[in-house]
Amino acid sequence: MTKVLLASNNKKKLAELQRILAPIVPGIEVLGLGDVPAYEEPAETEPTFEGNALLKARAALAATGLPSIADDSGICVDALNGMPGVLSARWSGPAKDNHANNILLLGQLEDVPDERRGASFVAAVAFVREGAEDVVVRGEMPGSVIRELRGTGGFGYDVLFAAEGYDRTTAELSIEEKDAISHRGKALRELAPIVAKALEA
Ligand SMILES: O=P(O)(O)OP(=O)(O)OP(=O)(O)OC[C@H]1O[C@@H](n2cnc3c(O)ncnc32)[C@H](O)[C@@H]1O
Ligand SMILES: [Mg+2]
Repeated sequence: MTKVLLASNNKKKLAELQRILAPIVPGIEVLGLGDVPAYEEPAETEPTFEGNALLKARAALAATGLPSIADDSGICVDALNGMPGVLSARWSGPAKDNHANNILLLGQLEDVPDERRGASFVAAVAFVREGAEDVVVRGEMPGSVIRELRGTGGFGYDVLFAAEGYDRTTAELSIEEKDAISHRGKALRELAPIVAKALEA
């Protein structure tokens, strides 16, 4: 088994990364930040998901020497010109309060009619290790922002987002349903063969 560090401080995101990746990369032993000595997390200062994912993955590699994977993700709302985007976690302020973020976003979109409530979840996932080029992939899940908060699954903005073709929010899907269509699922399924190959070498 080869150890790979999943460098996220978000427990629910980490659980998704782990449950999607572990079954599709043979021989991988997935570690979380709780399994390695603590190190200072980098500030997410880049303007793109890719940039921030690389920043977090490189910090993990530098601190631990382990092959490392990091995810930077968020919701991009058409009517807000792509925001909250990379600011999704802190949309209502530095406290990273999910419920406050959701209430703020719903309020901002109150006067936006149904036909203009399009949005996408986006995830960039970076994989870095010593002696090889950094890799970063992106997955997207198109859909729309509904007008209320619904569901108890998932995390973050899942309670107000319905994926294209679904009446239920992504917080009302089973984990299998969410992983099959999610931004994170798509990115990780693209990354998996690259990680598998790196672990063989
Ligand atoms: O940076 P790490 O430590 O990984 O954890 P984080 O929660 O700060 O993660 P991000 O910086 O990538 O911020 C992403 C935010 O976007 C939202 N988000 C991302 N993926 C999501 C998903 O699948 N469902 C709902 N919200 C999501 C959620 O609010 C996250 O806090
Ligand atoms: Mg973050």
